[in-house]
Amino acid sequence: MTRELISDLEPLQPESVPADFVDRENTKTALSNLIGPDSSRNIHLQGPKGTGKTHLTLLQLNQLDQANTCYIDCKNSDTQYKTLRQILQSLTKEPVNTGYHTSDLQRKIEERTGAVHTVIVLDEIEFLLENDGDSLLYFLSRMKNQSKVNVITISNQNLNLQKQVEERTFSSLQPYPIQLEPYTGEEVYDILLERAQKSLKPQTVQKSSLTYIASTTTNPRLGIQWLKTAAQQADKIITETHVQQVQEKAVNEYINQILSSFTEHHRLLFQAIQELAEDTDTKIRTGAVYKRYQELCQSQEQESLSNRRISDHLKQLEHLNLIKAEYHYGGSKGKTREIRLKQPTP
Ligand SMILES: Nc1ncnc2c1ncn2[C@@H]1O[C@H](COP(=O)(O)OP(=O)(O)OP(=O)(O)O)[C@@H](O)[C@H]1O
Repeated sequence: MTRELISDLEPLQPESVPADFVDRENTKTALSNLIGPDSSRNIHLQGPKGTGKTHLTLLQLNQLDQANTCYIDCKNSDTQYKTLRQILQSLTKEPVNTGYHTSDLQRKIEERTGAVHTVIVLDEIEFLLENDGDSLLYFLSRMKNQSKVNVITISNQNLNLQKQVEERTFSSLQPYPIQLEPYTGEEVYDILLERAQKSLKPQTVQKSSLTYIASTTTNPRLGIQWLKTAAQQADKIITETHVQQVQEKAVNEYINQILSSFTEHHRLLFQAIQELAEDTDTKIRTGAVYKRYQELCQSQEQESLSNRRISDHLKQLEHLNLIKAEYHYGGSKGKTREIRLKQPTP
């Protein structure tokens, strides 16, 4: 692996929030009007993967002077209790031990949100809503100092928040909806060009290579990863052929990065689905997935998880947009699920 082409790796890292966003002016304006001490609006931000939901929100938080900000990634904080602890930790900037009762955490958060405006972001809210996220949202939307709080929920395209939470929660949360559309090829190109200019040495990337990436994926997160993989592999200049040659590697690295905050069992389960998908064009039955997953566990001398846990893991892979599941109700086996691998492109 060479990094001779890269002058600054940072703009190619997935967590790097750009100072300047390409386009998205309307969203930026909406967020800056709705978030901050002059507003108590809650917001629900929704859109396909990579449309800038997280980074646009973080950019807005960075611009707030006098506010407490709590950013929670619900992939890791997927219960009310874990999230309340995270929120309190952000507010106090001190570790919060696990000895507290839920109501203690709620009371302490209410006390802390009285003096200074507070913005609470719940990213990838679908993970929390698999558990007791509804109770958390209900609490946050009814806090004593609600007029000094913005709650921002972020979800992928497939979630219907209104249907996922109880009526009373939705009506007290009343989130202002912001929908982000997928980027066009030109927009992805502009985003990639900006990253290339900031991270690569001059004259090390051909325009046609960026065009190829931008015409293959509408997801800049994958596009940026692809550019990084190509830059790490190329010797002198990144050409279109080069980009084509590293496509599979870049997609794998993108998937590994998505799965990096999950367990070995998520990875084995996903591997099982990938292997089964190689053998068939049709949908895969859950029974076959369990079987292949158990074989993989055995080959790695790992104890496999129960079907119940694996079912939860499958739901999480679905939320990550790595697989698509179709549910069938009724029949002799009750509810059954059929799975397809989702292509990360476009
Ligand atoms: N308009 C833009 N200008 C510059 N960079 C962008 C823009 N939109 C997205 N990006 C970059 O694309 C990547 C994906 O953005 P982000 O994580 O904010 O998307 P997301 O919608 O939250 O995706 P996910 O659902 O996968 O979490 C990040 O590296 C981000 O900096």
